Amino acid sequence: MPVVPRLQLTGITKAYPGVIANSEVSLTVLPGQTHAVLGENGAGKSTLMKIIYGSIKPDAGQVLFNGKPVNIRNPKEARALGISMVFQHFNLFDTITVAENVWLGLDKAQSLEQVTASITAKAAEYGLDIDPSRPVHTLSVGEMQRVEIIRALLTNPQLLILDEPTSVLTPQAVEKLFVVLKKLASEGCSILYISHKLHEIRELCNACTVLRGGKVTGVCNPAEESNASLSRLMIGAEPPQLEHRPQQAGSPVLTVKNLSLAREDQFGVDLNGISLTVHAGEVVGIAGVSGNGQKELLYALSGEDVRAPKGSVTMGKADVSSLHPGGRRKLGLHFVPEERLGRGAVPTLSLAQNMLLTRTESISAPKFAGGWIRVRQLEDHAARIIKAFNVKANGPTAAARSLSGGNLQKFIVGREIDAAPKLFIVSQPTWGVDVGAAAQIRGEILALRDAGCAVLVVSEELDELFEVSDRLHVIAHGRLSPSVPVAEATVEKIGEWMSGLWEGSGAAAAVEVAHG
Ligand SMILES: Nc1ncnc2c1ncn2[C@@H]1O[C@H](COP(=O)(O)OP(=O)(O)OP(=O)(O)O)[C@@H](O)[C@H]1O
Repeated sequence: MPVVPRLQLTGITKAYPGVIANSEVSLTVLPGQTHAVLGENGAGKSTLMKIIYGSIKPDAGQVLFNGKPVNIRNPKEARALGISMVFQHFNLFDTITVAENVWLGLDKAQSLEQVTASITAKAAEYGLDIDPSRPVHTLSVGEMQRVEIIRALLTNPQLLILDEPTSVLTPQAVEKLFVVLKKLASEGCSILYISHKLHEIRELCNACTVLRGGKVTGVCNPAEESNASLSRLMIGAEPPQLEHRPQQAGSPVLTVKNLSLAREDQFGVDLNGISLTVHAGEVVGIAGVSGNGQKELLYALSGEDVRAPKGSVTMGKADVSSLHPGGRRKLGLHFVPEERLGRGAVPTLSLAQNMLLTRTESISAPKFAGGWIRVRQLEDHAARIIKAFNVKANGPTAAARSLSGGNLQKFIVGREIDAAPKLFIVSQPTWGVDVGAAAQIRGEILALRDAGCAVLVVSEELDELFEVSDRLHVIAHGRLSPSVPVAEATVEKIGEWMSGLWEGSGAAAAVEVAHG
């Protein structure tokens, strides 16, 4: 007897103004299959997953679940059928415990004690180490994701959807996640897995549907493909190789001297004696697991936090320690924050209006014309960035929130690079962007450096840092390691430093004492 597919989509179509996000999409997922959905930014992956999970209604098409036609009107109905989804951004309340968070999402017929017991049982069954009584703010991102996964598993899903689950995880946490997913699949649960990381897809998935421009362009078994062939299926080409030419660094552009800052946010990290220099024409990378002081350091460097003591942050010869972001921008600093929506862009405003957050060329000089915005010029400027950075958007008047995650990232990075900064500081430059766009952004970072810009890149992706940086630091527990030239750095050494263990670090001393 032929196997009844767990999920079968036929002719799924969803249009937004100016774009068909899904066009006649068909997709079949078998029981126990781990099925990747692959596609460049804006290909329609998230839209399709949200349709399956009932949070978006398709314009046309049919969904069969275990062979029966279903009309999933909302996530509650999806969960009742046995479909669960773990989103890229966690939906947890910081101030309450793990168990209380899970309890909130459940039917209140169960007591908190019963929920706690089921969390402990599920955690033990899948080797997911978690203490239900811990407040969520004390957890690392990897642990928070475990909570989301346990929450999904408690609904006993037959189909689990994961949207870019590894973008915030350390390599060790990714390995742990894969063990759990492989066990789930071996028990018959089907998994839909979205990721831009091709090696993960090849390791984990035994089927793959490729989307391009909202249409299915291929179905394959990723285990039988190479990174290059998957890349060709997805973007029609292989990402270009980067050329990292040796270059003599110039004079210091950013100098941070012994910067210590107490945390402002009770869940934040204290910065402790941070010193670093970025010269003209060099890329300095900062590696580290998020939550180790990156956020606090970037606030102090961008000017969003102006508490830095006098003389601790300088740009060229100017002491900028207490200068606000606008003042630092005038000196040539351009900054791309990690949070795209909210800090990098205002979701409800158009892309053209979002230019004004950091680019003021289209505002007429107040003394001549009262500071009016030249709308046409602003839109033309946004349109140039859209074109230069291959941003998929319905023109400069499209709202920022209508863009797919990766495309908004390309726009924001493009807006800042286009300013030809003297100092460029970027956090997670290729977060959520596809392989082609990631190569493009890294190429632009190197081109900036070759043009004499001083670049500071903060990233959790070691591969990326090794590709673009000239020198590397590691941040751990609010302290910064010494820098090493990339040519002398190894993944093992940097990995070790990521737990705070470098020569001369307080943590190393503490470990030595502990080992007696
Ligand atoms: N609410 C919306 N309004 C208008 N257009 C939208 C909306 N949501 C998505 N789109 C458009 O639909 C297309 C598909 O977007 P989707 O988020 O599904 O892509 P994706 O493949 O998940 O991309 P990424 O890898 O960047 O996350 C994009 O062109 C996007 O701009």
